[in-house]
Amino acid sequence: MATPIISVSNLVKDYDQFRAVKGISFEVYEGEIFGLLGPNGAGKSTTLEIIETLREKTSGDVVVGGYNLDREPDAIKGIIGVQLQASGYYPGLNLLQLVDLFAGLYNQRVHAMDLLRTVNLEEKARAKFKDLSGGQKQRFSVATTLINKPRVVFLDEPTTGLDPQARRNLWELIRKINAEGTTVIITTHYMDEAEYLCNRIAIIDSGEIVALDTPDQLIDNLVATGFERSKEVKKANLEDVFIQLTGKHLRED
Ligand SMILES: Nc1ncnc2c1ncn2[C@@H]1O[C@H](COP(=O)(O)OP(=O)(O)OP(=O)(O)O)[C@@H](O)[C@H]1O
Repeated sequence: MATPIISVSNLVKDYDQFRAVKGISFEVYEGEIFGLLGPNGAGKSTTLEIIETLREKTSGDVVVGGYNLDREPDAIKGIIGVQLQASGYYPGLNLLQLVDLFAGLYNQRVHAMDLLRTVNLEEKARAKFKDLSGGQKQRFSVATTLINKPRVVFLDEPTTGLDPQARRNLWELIRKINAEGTTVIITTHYMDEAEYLCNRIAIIDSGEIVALDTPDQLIDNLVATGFERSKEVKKANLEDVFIQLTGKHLRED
């Protein structure tokens, strides 16, 4: 039996007169990679920010790791890792110094070089954040989510803007973090990414969950309605061609 690490019940968020999240309920199981998908403005970030304790809800219940959001938000903060938007890093510090700074803020003892090795940034340890490539920046921001040894990490569109090599490299990093026991919640606009990474997916549209299941089951449900792709599916796609021609290695390293 899967154990829920996050339970959301009847969550509502109003921005003045506008109801952005309309009473959604879902559970995220311990140890899974859970995808929250939906078009722009569907309410993904609002939902995640509420669970992350960063935004007030209007009503509903949220429990993370057994802690109720209304009563123990600080306990929730202690067991989650949240990817910060890139602009938040002090420009004068190198990566090692940034990790040490965050570790201090979290009151954690962290071996900064080991952490950078985890995300394949050992050779950039003395570089400034602004001098990293897009993929390296994303890997560093994933590393910062791990500093407090969280039980759950939240990744908001972590591969947006990356080239196919860097994207696949980040997928492997996310799988590695998950395989080491961390539950992952991810938002993405890339369906192949969701299909590759996620154990289960919730699709949210206009503030409501319209489907929640494994990627396989969601596809099977659609096929069972008689849906068929108009074009025959080939054994490879254009991304496979790109990777085949340009290699799997990261250009930036
Ligand atoms: N601070 C705010 N004040 C008013 N309305 C807001 C605020 N933040 C978000 N909204 C609105 O709430 C809705 C949901 O926004 P949200 O950012 O949660 O969507 P999203 O699914 O994360 O979208 P995206 O894929 O574009 O990131 C949108 O209509 C948005 O305009």
